[in-house]
Amino acid sequence: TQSTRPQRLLGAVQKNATRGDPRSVVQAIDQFCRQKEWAMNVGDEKGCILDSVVSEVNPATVLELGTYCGYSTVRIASLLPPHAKLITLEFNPDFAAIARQVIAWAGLEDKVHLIEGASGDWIPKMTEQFGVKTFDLVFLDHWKDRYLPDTMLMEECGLLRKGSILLADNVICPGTPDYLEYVRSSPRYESQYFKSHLEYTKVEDGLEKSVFLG
Ligand SMILES: O=C(NCCc1nnc(-c2ccc3[nH]cnc3c2)[nH]1)c1cc(-c2ccc(F)cc2)cc(O)c1O
Ligand SMILES: [Mg+2]
Repeated sequence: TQSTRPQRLLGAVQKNATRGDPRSVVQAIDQFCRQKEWAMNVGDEKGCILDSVVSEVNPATVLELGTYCGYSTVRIASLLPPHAKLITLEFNPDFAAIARQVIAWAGLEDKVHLIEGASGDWIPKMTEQFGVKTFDLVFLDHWKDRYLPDTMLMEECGLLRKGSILLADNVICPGTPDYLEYVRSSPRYESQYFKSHLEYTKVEDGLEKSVFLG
C-alpha cells in the first residue's frame, strides 16, 4: 500500500537525523520539505522566530495546538528548561502516530505530552488532567477556524495569566482573520506581527505574538 507524506517525512528523519539530536531532526525535516515534498511544518524561517520567542519567554508550561508531525514540538521542547512541560494536541491519529516517533527520535519524549483529540474537548480538562494552572506560552498551529474560539475558551477556563504569550502561525496564509481582528482590537491583548513567509515558499505569511494583559 502507498505510504503517506507524514510516513515519508518520518523515514527521512530516521535515515538522516541522529537519534537524540533535536537539531538534526529539524534539519532533516526541512531538507525533506525543500528537496522532496512540501509539508505544513512551521519551517526554518518562521521556526527561527518561534525559537526566539520560546527562548525569551523561557516557559515552564507550553500548550501547542496542532502537532502535525512534531516539527515545532521538537523545536520548542529542545529549548525548554529542565522540568518544563509541553502539552501538544493533535486531532488526527495518523499525524499523532508519526509525531510520537519524530519526538522519540529527537529524544524529547520526557518533555512532551502528546494528546490525541479535539482542542474544544481538551482545553477545559487541562487543569484536572495535567495539573496545569496557566500556560506561559501557547503556540497556535491547528485548524485556522479554531484559533479564535479556542483562545476565548482558554480565557474562560482561566488558562491564561497576566503575561501569557500566544504565538499564532499562518495568520496570513492560510489566514486567521477573525483571530487577528480579535487580538489586535481587544484591550486585553498587546499584539505584534512578525512578517515572514509560508514554510519553504516565497508566499507571505507571518506569526502574531500576543501578550495577555489579564
Ligand atoms: O492546516 C494547517 N495546520 C493544521 C494541521 C493540524 N494538525 N492538527 C490539527 C488540529 C489539532 C487539534 C484540533 N482540535 C480541533 N481541531 C484540531 C485540529 N490541525 C496548516 C496549513 C497550511 C497550508 C498553507 C497553504 C496551503 F496551500 C495549504 C496548507 C500551512 C500551515 O502552516 C498549517 O499549519
Ligand atoms: Mg502552520
